[in-house]
Amino acid sequence: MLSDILAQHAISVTGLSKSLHDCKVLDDISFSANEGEVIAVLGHNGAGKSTLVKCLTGMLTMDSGYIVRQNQSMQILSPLDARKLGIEAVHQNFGLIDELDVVSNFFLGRELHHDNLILKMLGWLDKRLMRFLAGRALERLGCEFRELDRLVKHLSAGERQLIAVARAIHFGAQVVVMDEPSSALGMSQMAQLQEVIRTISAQGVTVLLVSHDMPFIREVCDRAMVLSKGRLVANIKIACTSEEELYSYMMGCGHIKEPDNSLNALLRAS
Ligand SMILES: Nc1ncnc2c1ncn2[C@@H]1O[C@H](COP(=O)(O)OP(=O)(O)OP(=O)(O)O)[C@@H](O)[C@H]1O
Repeated sequence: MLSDILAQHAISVTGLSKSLHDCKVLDDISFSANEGEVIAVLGHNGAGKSTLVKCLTGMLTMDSGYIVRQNQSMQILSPLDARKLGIEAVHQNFGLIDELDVVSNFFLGRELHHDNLILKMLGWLDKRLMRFLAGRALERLGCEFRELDRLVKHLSAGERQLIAVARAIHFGAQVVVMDEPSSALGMSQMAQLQEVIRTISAQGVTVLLVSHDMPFIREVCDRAMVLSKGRLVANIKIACTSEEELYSYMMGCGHIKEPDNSLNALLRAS
């Protein structure tokens, strides 16, 4: 049954299309991802990668298609919908506020108030608990982060990214969508990011990773999905392909590879 197959995956996307100003930017995109799978989303400039990310994370409303997660089939109409489904984005700017410290950024918009009724009514935050939880979440990514009181404007790009990822995981993300995560990082920070991605993947979190960085992709990703002119032209295991082949898909050449044959066949038949 189609519904059974879709429900086996951490996330399935079927028939996602999106037009912007009468231009079809995403055309009937269908794919699925397993728990803990790390998937690269590749494509030349204008292929539709950012639009896909925005549709999956509720920043744009898809015109048609639906998402299946946790046996729920729905359209994502807002970032809140995405969040409820356990889908969180880590954007290039990491969604942090420079003038706030690490803990405040970690709980931005989701601050914890004191249990004590009077303190709660006075609007007091439980800063000790927030600090403990933020520190623990960062530790669980394998990062000892001693400077939780520092303003994030004083932190490196790598440290800022860690905060964004730890925050997403702490608040229940099971699918993390990362937009060009390696673009602003030096070599050592890149190695740390690879470790973090491996750590969350081992915890069962699915990672969708938009990137142009082929060595990085080959290092951390299990699979690559290639978009060309808004269509998904390849969906292939990294171990079964080469950089040349991936580039040829990006150029719009080559055959479509479909590891999810059963899913795609059923989708076509349904
Ligand atoms: N607001 C918009 N209105 C009209 N067209 C848009 C809009 N945003 C993007 N597009 C078009 O949609 C297509 C896909 O854009 P998108 O940003 O998703 O591609 P991309 O693969 O992320 O490219 P890049 O790697 O350059 O970020 C492009 O042709 C772009 O010009």
